[in-house]
Amino acid sequence: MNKSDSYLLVTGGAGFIGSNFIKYYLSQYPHAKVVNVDKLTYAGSTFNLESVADHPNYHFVHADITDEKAVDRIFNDYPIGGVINFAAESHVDRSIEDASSFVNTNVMGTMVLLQIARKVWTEQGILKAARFHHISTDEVYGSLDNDEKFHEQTPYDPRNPYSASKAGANLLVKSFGYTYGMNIVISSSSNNYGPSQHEEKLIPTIISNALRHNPIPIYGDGKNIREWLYVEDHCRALDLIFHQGQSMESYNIGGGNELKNIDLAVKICEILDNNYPDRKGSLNSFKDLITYTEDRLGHDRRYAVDDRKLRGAMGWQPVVAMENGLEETVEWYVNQWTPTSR
Ligand SMILES: Cc1cn([C@H]2C[C@H](O)[C@@H](COP(=O)(O)OP(=O)(O)O[C@H]3O[C@H](CO)[C@@H](O)[C@H](O)[C@H]3O)O2)c(=O)[nH]c1=O
Repeated sequence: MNKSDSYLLVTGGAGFIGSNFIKYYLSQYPHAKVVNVDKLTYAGSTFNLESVADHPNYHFVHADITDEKAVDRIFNDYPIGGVINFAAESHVDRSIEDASSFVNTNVMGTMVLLQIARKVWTEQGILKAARFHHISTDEVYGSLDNDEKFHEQTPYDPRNPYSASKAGANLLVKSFGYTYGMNIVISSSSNNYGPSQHEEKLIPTIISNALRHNPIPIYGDGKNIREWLYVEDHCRALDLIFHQGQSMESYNIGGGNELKNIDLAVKICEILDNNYPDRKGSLNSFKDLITYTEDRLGHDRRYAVDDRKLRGAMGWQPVVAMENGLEETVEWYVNQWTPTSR
């Protein structure tokens, strides 16, 4: 297969990170060909991809990655030369309510992709050349209660059903590298943020609740720490890892912005207070809406990644300062987000 004729199969491309990646990728490589397979769950929307919908090299397939026939058909219909597997159930709170869809999509779906990619790429004689890039999370490493960071050798210690399903998928992906010599790579990023993220995640929850003048729920004591990464910085890292990452290696990706949840909520409220005073109505400050609520079960205390491997090998570093990224994100929700738009 001529490389320029081949398609990149992006799974879960209608989700937050996947859709940002497709837009980034097509802007960087205007001649690249992309097939996006997405189940369009509550968390995905083709609305996220309006700007590329008519791109001649972009194709959308509405299907579930756990559906073997559908995945097989995609590999038959398109000359797939690489896979980036974003498709996942991703919200920790939902996984605590019910783990089944997490195991199904994140583990079984990954298995279906691996098996079909292996079969087709073996038949085509490109098994070692075709890349399978699996998108993972820093949550697989567990929770930090000191000031250290997770590095790529940190043993997996997932603490909730979501992260357990992601750790399981990572192990399965690696096993296909060891067993069949597949050209796999895994990336594990810290918390992403940016325009068009689903309302269920912390930053959109803060902004959307503030704009509706609803209480802003902060779990527990609000001192849990997350490391924030602007989604476009993540996409640039993924592009590098997909093209330059060593087979069988894992790469951490962090934004370097560690914040306690409560401090993040205050920061966002201050942006709203300063930039959108007309949205305050009778409120003194959006901060008045911050409300401590019952803690998440098994709430991981802190995530932070050591990503020197990626920075050293590929010269990546985040370019969007958190202040700017947050302002842009808030602006997007103020101007473009409507509760019915997804
Ligand atoms: C939704 C919500 C969350 N929280 C807290 C829980 C966490 O400490 C923090 C961030 O919560 P979430 O936005 O749900 O994200 P978190 O659990 O860290 O997981 C995210 O980040 C992970 C990467 O670290 C991804 O793998 C997950 O898919 C993604 O959902 O904010 C609140 O205090 N109030 C809330 O309403």
